[in-house]
Amino acid sequence: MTTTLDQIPVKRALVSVYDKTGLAELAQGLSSAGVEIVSTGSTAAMVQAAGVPVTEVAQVTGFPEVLGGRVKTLHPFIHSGVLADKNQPAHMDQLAEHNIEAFDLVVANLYPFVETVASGATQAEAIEQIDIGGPTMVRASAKNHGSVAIVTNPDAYHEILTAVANGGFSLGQRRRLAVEAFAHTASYDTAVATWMAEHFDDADHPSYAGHALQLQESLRYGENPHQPAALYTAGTSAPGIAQASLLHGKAMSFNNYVDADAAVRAAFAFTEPAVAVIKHANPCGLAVASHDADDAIADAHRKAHATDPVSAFGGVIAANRPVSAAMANQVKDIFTEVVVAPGFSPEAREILSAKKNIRLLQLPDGFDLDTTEFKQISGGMLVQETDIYQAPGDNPEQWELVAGEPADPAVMQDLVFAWQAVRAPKSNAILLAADRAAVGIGMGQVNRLDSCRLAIERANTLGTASTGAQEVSAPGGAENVSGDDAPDRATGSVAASDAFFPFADGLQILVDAGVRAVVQPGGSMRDDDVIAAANVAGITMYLTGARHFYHG
Ligand SMILES: NC(=O)c1ncn([C@@H]2O[C@H](COP(=O)(O)O)[C@@H](O)[C@H]2O)c1NC=O
Repeated sequence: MTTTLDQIPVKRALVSVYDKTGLAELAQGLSSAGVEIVSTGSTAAMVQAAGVPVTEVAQVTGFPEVLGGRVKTLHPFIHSGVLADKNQPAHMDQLAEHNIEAFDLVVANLYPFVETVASGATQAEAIEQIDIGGPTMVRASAKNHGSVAIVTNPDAYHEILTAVANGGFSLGQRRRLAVEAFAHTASYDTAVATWMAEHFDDADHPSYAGHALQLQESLRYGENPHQPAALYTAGTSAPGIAQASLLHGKAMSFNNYVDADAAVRAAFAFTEPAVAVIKHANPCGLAVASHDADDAIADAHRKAHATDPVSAFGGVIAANRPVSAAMANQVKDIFTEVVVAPGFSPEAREILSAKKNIRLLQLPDGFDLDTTEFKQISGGMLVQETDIYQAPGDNPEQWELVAGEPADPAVMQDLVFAWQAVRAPKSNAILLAADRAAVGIGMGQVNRLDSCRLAIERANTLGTASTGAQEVSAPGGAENVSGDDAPDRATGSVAASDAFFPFADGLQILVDAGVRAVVQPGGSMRDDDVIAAANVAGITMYLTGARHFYHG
């Protein structure tokens, strides 16, 4: 029976790395500990340049690197030394018979395939960056972790030198490194397979779409306290919320991540300075800054907060511009779970960091919304292009005026805002807007009639026209204003509907509440009824021809 050695002293190392960060220091450390280093072409050259003795792979194999580097370490003299089980006398006898020496350590990292593709390289260049010998070494040594330690991450070089100084890697360390190594090659192959399927498959959709999930952090719990949960990063098209830095506050929770994601989805749909306030993945505040605002992001936040100040309590706020001191001063007295933004001015950070319970999340450099969305269903995964980019019906110049007078520029701006904003709430969604801010949102209803009612109710019973942050610093701090004192924000507002009105009844609710203009996709069997109702009411109605359902 094979037993496993616990600690294996490191006497001989195979080092073949594309990323040469920390290589010279590693080589010096290994060499001073008496470890023989065997390396491929430019790795060996760099080790030598650092004044460290090195044996070239070609000296071991007696065969030069050929085919422009496609064959370097792919040789039995190398791979027998990597794969020999030191607990099996037969293996060691065979090495001796063929005059092959075993390795105790392999240090390898791979050609930058993902980075090459991302740089816009040609297919031929990308293919040349598919590492073959590297993954073979990594997989072989990870399989043979009973006898060999495999290190793929330059950040772990200090761990190598510590282990070498302490008599070698323990079995526990070698097992952990083997998991990392197979994860490294698995995500590498996933990237290659996904890229090849995208480029070589003839079908409408690639036959394979891989996701390599890497544990980022364990979360306290999931959506509810009895649900264990963790955050994994995935190889998505751009860095996102999962890569954001927590500048202040307690660890992000599962629901914080979900809401922060919905918040940036809503705020970053706009090119102008915009702020979204999210509760339970739905917006309760959404606005872009006024054109003449002194502090654009503070203005956008003031307007977004005014959408529904009661619901903003305990919300997640996303800004698509760095948070200014003025915005921070508005936010500081509102109980807020998370503020997520591309940055915080030093003053804004100081103001908000004085609040113990707020989390400040800074988006990573290069942040962008993903271009592809995955939605898990039982037994499978739905994949679609994300609904963030301009769809044909998003261009107002192509909208069809089907009722009333053409909108004047101010009303048209509100319609354009409302049409962009209505994709943030879950469908069925009706969004009322004024001055490029949402003033009433009906979302997530199972019929459009109720969404219309909800949007009107929110516009006319919640919040006030002017909402200083102090008014809403605690539950009950903002009142549900109704009756004679109720604001009438529906009158004169515009409405967007994320999908067509199946009947005229929903539209009639908006008309009766004083909505002056509506934008909607059209396409209902009863469009004529809906358009007739708009004409009777004398309101403006545009059809976009495009729908923006969002099921979340
Ligand atoms: N073909 C081979 O035999 C082979 N052996 C090692 N490599 C890779 O060559 C790189 C190191 O090469 P160099 O030391 O010449 O920079 C490493 O990323 C390693 O993964 C190889 N290259 C690619 O397939």
